[in-house]
Amino acid sequence: MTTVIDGDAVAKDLRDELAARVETLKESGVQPGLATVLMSEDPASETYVSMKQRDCEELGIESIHVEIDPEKPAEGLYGVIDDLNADPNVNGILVQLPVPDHVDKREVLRRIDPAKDVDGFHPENVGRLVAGNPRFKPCTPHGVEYLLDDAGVELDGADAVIVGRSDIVGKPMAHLLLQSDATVTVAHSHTDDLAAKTRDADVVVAAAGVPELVDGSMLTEGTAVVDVGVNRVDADNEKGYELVGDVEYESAKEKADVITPVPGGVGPMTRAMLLYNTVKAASSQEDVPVDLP
Ligand SMILES: Nc1nc2c(c(=O)[nH]1)N[C@@H](CN(C=O)c1ccc(C(=O)N[C@@H](CCC(=O)O)C(=O)O)cc1)CN2
Repeated sequence: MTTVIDGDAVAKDLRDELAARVETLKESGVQPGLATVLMSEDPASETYVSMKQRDCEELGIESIHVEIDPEKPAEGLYGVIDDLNADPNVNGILVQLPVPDHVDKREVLRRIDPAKDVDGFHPENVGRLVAGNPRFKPCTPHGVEYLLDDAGVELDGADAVIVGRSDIVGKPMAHLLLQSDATVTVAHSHTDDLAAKTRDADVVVAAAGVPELVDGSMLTEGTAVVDVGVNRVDADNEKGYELVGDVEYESAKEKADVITPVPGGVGPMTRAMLLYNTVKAASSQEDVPVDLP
């Protein structure tokens, strides 16, 4: 019997736990604040940012939102980051990715104060993660780790294959799985015979951004399958699109022991982990300890 992980439910339970920590902070006079910065007209990015703002409101976290015209020079974004770094009401800063091509993404990530870098993408925070001493775990890999743990998936000694080597998911995911004593393979677009690798895996994390790249024929019975992809594909419905993962769900479910759906799998956990990191940032900046789950 395949277990379908309910990411919405796990994320809700985590948000409830975080709400109690926000209360603790407020009782100590600390109002946590998260700044989201959007320099894009990409509809998916707009959706994610507004969901993040709504999540903050529900938890009692102050949400500060800045929108920058994507046609404007990069300096405008750099200036906004400098201002948010200096703002004592802002504990966490998130610049929604991707940024326009004329903006130097590395400069954006480097410019955010590492203590407010709730995405965990600043080079200092990347270094800390790789060294096994993370300040902020990047939200999506952290969400995947949490879901696997919640579902009781044993990582110690497991063969894990990550499909995709992005800075946001694939690379940090590899380090988190290594730190859980899994044997990790990171496959990517140049990998020869991907199916041979995924068929040998106990855990597959699909994060390539390619709709339905991994199907049931590429899996062995009993695999834990985590689908990080959230691809919008054209559909004849009101929205004009539907969300499809990087895993071909129906055939993969036939083989998987546990599997995450899209939507309602990893996506809600990505957002919950942003709240987690924001609570952690506020707690450490204001020196009010809270016990995080
Ligand atoms: N600064 C960042 N930018 C981006 C990140 C990130 O972690 N930090 N990750 C991705 C996308 N992402 C976060 O912004 C994200 C993806 C998916 C979801 C989500 O809730 N998905 C829902 C469906 C939502 C919908 O209806 O479209 C689900 O899967 O159930 C949230 C955040 C890129 N950029």
